Amino acid sequence: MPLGDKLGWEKSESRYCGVETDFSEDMPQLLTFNISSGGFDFVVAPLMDPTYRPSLMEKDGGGLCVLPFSGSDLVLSPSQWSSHVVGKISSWIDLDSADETLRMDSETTLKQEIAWANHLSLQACLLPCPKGASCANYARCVNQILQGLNTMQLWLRIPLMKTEQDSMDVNSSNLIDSWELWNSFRLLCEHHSQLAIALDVLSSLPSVNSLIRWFGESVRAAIIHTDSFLTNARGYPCLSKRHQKLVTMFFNHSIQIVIGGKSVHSSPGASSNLVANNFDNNVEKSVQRHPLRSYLDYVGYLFQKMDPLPEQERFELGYRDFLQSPLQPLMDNLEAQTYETFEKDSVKYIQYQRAISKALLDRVPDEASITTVLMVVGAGRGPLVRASLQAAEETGRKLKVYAVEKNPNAVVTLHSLVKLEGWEDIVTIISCDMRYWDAPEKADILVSELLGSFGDNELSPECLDGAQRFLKQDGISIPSSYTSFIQPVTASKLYNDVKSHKDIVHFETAYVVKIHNVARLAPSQPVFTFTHPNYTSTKSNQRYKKLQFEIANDAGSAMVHGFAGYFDAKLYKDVHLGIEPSTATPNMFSWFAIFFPLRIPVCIQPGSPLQVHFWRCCGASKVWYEWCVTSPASSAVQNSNGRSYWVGL
Ligand SMILES: C[S@@+](CC[C@H](N)C(=O)[O-])C[C@H]1O[C@@H](n2cnc3c(N)ncnc32)[C@H](O)[C@@H]1O
Repeated sequence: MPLGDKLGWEKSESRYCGVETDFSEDMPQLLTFNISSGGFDFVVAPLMDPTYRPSLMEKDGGGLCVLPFSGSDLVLSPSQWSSHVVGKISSWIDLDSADETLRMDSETTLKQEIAWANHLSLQACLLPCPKGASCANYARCVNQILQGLNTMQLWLRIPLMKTEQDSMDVNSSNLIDSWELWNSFRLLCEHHSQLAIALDVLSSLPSVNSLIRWFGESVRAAIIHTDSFLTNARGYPCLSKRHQKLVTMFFNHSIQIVIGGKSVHSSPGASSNLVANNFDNNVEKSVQRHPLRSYLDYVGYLFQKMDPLPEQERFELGYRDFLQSPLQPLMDNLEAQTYETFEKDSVKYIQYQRAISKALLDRVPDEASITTVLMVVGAGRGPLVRASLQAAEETGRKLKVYAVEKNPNAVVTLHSLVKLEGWEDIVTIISCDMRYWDAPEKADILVSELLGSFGDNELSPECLDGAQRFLKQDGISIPSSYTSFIQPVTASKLYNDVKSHKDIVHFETAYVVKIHNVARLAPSQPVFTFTHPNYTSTKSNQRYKKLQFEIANDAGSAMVHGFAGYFDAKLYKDVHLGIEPSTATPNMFSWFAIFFPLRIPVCIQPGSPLQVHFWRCCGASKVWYEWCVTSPASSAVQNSNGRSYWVGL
């Protein structure tokens, strides 16, 4: 029974809540008790008797006897196994124990249990937390298992714990950060995409900066122990404000909640296991109330308390963390569908209209009867032409418009728009590449929107350099400048998706992506700025920038899988638009972020800056970016000579 119906959450995994159970020989009864009657959606249940030790089994002829599995696979239907059971691997296993018998027993048991879970087509198994800081043998065995696994995931149990260094304790070796344990395990397993995390949420939580790291990692479940709940005035379990916020973040990142432990609240519902219930014909029957029901109800209450997803976010759900190749509007011709999506973004055109209005007011005094020549370069199907004419009407200024567009298909639509709107006397359509157009007169205002997610990545600088020839010496370019930004991110999902192609080309490509399950590790910093018009003598669109990022002192170490990129454009004076998170234009959806992956993820620590280099390189027929890291260690320079990813001129 999912936690509730909520607009936009129909497909989210976080609607489901599980319960951690003890071993039961009677699986069907376990499911009835916890799911049909208890209200949970799935159980995290041991698959094998916890007393089982391979070394204690009698051998028959050198082989092992029949294993003490919980009945046969036939006790549940295949769909019950796969939708309602997460296998809990025996928690006694210790593959790095100094005791050889225990170590060997552990390895055998781990392999047997996972083979059984695989046979049952379970979606996931919960692996016990490594017993000590050294987990090489455990990771080696898990890595071996991962090589032959079908689609099942392995959730490594990790306590959500990071002790803070206080002024009294300068001995840093006493500090514990469970992220380090996870990091060492996943590095040993080569960042395998089926290795995920189940976080054990404890009663005290580490700093916010250290918590956010987990949202870029592959966390699939959060196990909240009953001990972590507080008691409200009526005796029911509840969570601290910080825990509530964290649970909401889990919901937002499709992380499923699992309740673990015994009931420690003697609230009215939880204390009496038998609750009278009225059934048909008023026959009173007693049914057993699940002892953890009040915890489930509380999680359901937190889920219900969240706001429904706004329409725009619901629309963008399918794009979350989905890598797309950036558009090449100069080299390719955009399709009608793409224009259609642009044109729906009214916020973008409102900003342009505001900028054009301000420019018209500055350029033409109230009393003057001057006709301003405005050129929309890259007019597409005409929305900026419309915004310009509306700005003229709003400000009472006279306008003559040229709409320049190189896509012949968009020009067809432009012609019909002009006819339909009766703009023939004001608007002239030019079917031409702006870089080569021989304009009959010069423009007062040049309006363009040739911006990519990284600002200059759709070659706005090169196009506007070409168009500048027909802008008056004192003419205005809208936008007047734009700047790209980057920030280091943990993004294991994006990294794994790039890695799945098993080639270098995909690691040397930038992707447009609605980033969601990422941890932004430091504030973004500006990379390249372009200003228009550009009358400098050394006109070059090549750029190089070295940047240094520091992560917060209390964050702990973190993994950088790559860089999220954004832009901000100054349209005119104080009118801007952009997607840089701290200044992003609200409710604008034309641009997602861009992602530059790192071939080899880099682990960074507080106090030791991450040094990054970005180049914008220009050739005769293409423009491309190269990027690398030089601290804490040097990476290869990615995309050398634009061998994998470039934008055609
Ligand atoms: C991002 S779209 C914007 C279209 C339109 N202004 C809008 O807001 O919907 C960029 C447009 O510029 C056009 N374009 C790109 N480079 C151009 C060039 N060098 N000359 C003329 N048009 C160009 C593309 O074909 C495309 O229609």
